[in-house]
Amino acid sequence: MSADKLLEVRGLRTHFSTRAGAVAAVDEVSFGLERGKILGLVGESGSGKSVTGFSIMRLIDPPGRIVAGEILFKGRDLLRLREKEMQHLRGNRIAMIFQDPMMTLNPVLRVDVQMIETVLAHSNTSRARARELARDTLGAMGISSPEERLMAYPHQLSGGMRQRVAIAIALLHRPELIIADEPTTALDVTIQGQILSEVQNLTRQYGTSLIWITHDLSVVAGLADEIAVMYAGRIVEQGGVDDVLDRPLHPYTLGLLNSLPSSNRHGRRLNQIPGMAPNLLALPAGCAFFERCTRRTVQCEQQRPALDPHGNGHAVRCFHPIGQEVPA
Ligand SMILES: Nc1ncnc2c1ncn2[C@@H]1O[C@H](COP(=O)(O)OP(=O)(O)OP(=O)(O)O)[C@@H](O)[C@H]1O
Repeated sequence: MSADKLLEVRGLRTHFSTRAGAVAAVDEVSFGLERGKILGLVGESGSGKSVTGFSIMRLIDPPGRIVAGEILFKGRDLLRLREKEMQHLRGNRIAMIFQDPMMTLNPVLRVDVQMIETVLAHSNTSRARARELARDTLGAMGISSPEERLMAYPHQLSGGMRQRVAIAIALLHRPELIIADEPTTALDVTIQGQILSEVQNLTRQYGTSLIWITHDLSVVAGLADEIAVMYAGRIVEQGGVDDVLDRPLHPYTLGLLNSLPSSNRHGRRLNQIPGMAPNLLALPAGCAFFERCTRRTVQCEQQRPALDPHGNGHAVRCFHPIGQEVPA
């Protein structure tokens, strides 16, 4: 593992047992993340993004189970830690933010109480200093009149404000890794843009690594350094943001790019990828994207493609990547 890698996920497999059989929600997922870098984890609903995030946090409850892989955080495999050690890491070094800020916020406590208690739980500082830190972090998250917000209860804040506070709480103890599971999806586009740029500034400033989970490629376009595209539990393409967005190799990634809202059509979705993601209980023998792919061949129907390197850290799970001729 290279010295600047904060996180290295190798061969992660997380399954859910259901009455109908075992669902491979995450299958053979591998990626690395350097210190201070932002990874955008992208894919349609049900592709395994959240389960990947929760697996890293080791927050998979039965009927789910991590069945294979390594999650190296600063070289230590999180899957081998005792639950107590993991709890310590979760409280101090790794944080998660959710689509619903109320997963983080306590509805019956004022914002200042929640923030001060968070600081005091993680450092030996005074209450006055903790309050100062809380106010400064709210300010850095673009919250005007932070003093007033500190005195509010969560229900007195707007949705965007609640999410800013929840993110500020995650940043308070300066974790080394934040996993953000669609925290801006429910917000309107303007607020989403503001929050993205504040989070980007703060993580750069603090040197925090960030995994940003989203179904929306346009969100990660301006935010991430690296992108991993998931489909049916697997990474189908990964690489630097410019490589993946400017030179997509997987037909699915190209489909996602083509379905982004066009600015001159007032946000109407164009060229949606036809068809639906496959049932994880009945995956085809070959490529999981086979049914929906315009470049499919008999090989794709019969064999599962591996994630092949294409130089510069760009990799694709496809027999006939974009740019190469499809055999007749
Ligand atoms: N508790 C569960 N029981 C059974 N299957 C589950 C459970 N949780 C997740 N799964 C399976 O894992 C798959 C991936 O779920 P996941 O939440 O990671 O998708 P996602 O890409 O984050 O989608 P979304 O954007 O909708 O959250 C689901 O399609 C489902 O089949």
